[in-house]
Order: sequence, then structure tokens, then C-alpha cells
Amino acid sequence: MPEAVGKTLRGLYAITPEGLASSTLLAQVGAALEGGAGFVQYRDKSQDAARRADTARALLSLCKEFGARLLINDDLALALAVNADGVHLGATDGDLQAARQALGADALLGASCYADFDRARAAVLAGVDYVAFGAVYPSATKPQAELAPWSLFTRCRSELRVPACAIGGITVNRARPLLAAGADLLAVIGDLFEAPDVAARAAAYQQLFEEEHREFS
Ligand SMILES: Cc1ncc(COP(=O)(O)OP(=O)(O)O)c(N)n1
Ligand SMILES: Cc1ncsc1CCOP(=O)(O)O
Ligand SMILES: [Mg+2]
Repeated sequence: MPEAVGKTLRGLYAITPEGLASSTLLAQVGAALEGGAGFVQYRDKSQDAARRADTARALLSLCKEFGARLLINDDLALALAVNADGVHLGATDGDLQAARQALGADALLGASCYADFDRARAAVLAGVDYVAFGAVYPSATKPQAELAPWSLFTRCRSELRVPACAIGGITVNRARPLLAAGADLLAVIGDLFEAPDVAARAAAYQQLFEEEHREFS
């Protein structure tokens, strides 16, 4: 059972890779869910709105089967149209306060904060459920992403008290120190969906969270 009860935000956050056929994408996300991913983000920059809506609906019903949460990247209107569990917005993706109002209190709202703690502070005031910092490592998926210092996670925990998500270049072999630094969610594309066995890779991430829990409980 994923750790997605109420608004408990902790664990692997699987972000969908681009350019896959819909059936392949669903199979890959299904494998990530089997491995224990509790959160999925549908990230698709393509322009075909009807196909994106169909894929979002299919992903949502798959996530529901596993008790996982589906967030939509960039597109509040799509999240509302398909009744997704939430939305993730970056600097150019719309106003966070307006998104919170449109979504209501129960839906999940996340914000990209890059390497910018002030942005995270403002996002919390706007009503987000988590803030994302990154890239925490150089990312082959988004090579232009700036690098973020890991001290942001410690500050987030002590000053903002909101869950923090790490993104960018994360691999299972270099994830543990991120958890120790204070990341609550690990958002991963390449290392998860390019793995030879996606379910096993997702399970390996979840194992890290369980070990971290034991160490600190
Ligand atoms: C969890 C998470 N964190 C950061 C991002 C990046 O958002 P953004 O800066 O808007 O870039 P795109 O992903 O839209 O290219 C994210 N998607 N998810
Ligand atoms: C969307 C995004 N934003 C910052 S890095 C990144 C890509 C993350 O992908 P990967 O896990 O393959 O580095
Ligand atoms: Mg965006």
C-alpha cells in the first residue's frame, strides 16, 4: 500500500517519460505502481489535447487500482477536466493561489522552486502541498535545469514544514543521501522508466524510504 493516505507525501514520485505510445506508457506506469510508487505525474508536452485527456483518464484509473495519486504537470484545466488528484506547476505554468482555489482544499498542488528558497516560501503561502527543488544532480532528461543546493531540503524542513520533493538526475544508487538531506519525495523519470525492470526499480526506491523510516523512528 503506498504512503498516500490523506496528504501524507513521502515516497517515489514517478514522472512519465515523453514519446512513448499510450499502451507502452500505461504498461510502464503499471509496473512502477506494482513496485510501490505512490505518486505519478503525467508530464506530456505534446499538443494533441484529446490524446492527452484520454491518456490522463487511463492513467488515473490505473493509479486508482493501486491506491496511488495522479498529478498532472503544467495543465490545471486538464487536471480539473479529468478530476485528477492534483497538479504540478512551474514558474510559467500559472498562478498557485488561483490553482488552489480552483482545485479546492483536498487536491494535491505542487510547485517547482528550482534553487530558490524564497519561491518555496511564497508557494507555501499560496497553499501548495509540496515544494520541489532541483535539479539535484545533472539531468539527461532536462540538461538545461540549474543545479540546486541540498541545503534547501534542511531549510525546508526547519523553516517551512512542508514536504520537499527532489528532482533531476536521481538514480537509486544516489538517492539515499537525498533522503538524509531531508527530501520527502523523489521525482524520477530516466532511472525509473529506462530500467530493465521498472517494477523492481520502483521497489528498490520504496525500500530506501522504508529503511530511512526505520533509522529515524
Ligand atoms: C515534481 C516536479 N518538480 C519539478 C518539475 C519541473 O517543473 P517545470 O519547471 O514547470 O518544468 P516542466 O517539468 O514542466 O518541464 C516537475 N515537472 N515536477
Ligand atoms: C522535469 C525536470 N525538472 C528538473 S530536472 C527534470 C527532469 C527529471 O528527469 P530525470 O529523473 O530523468 O533526470
Ligand atoms: Mg511545467
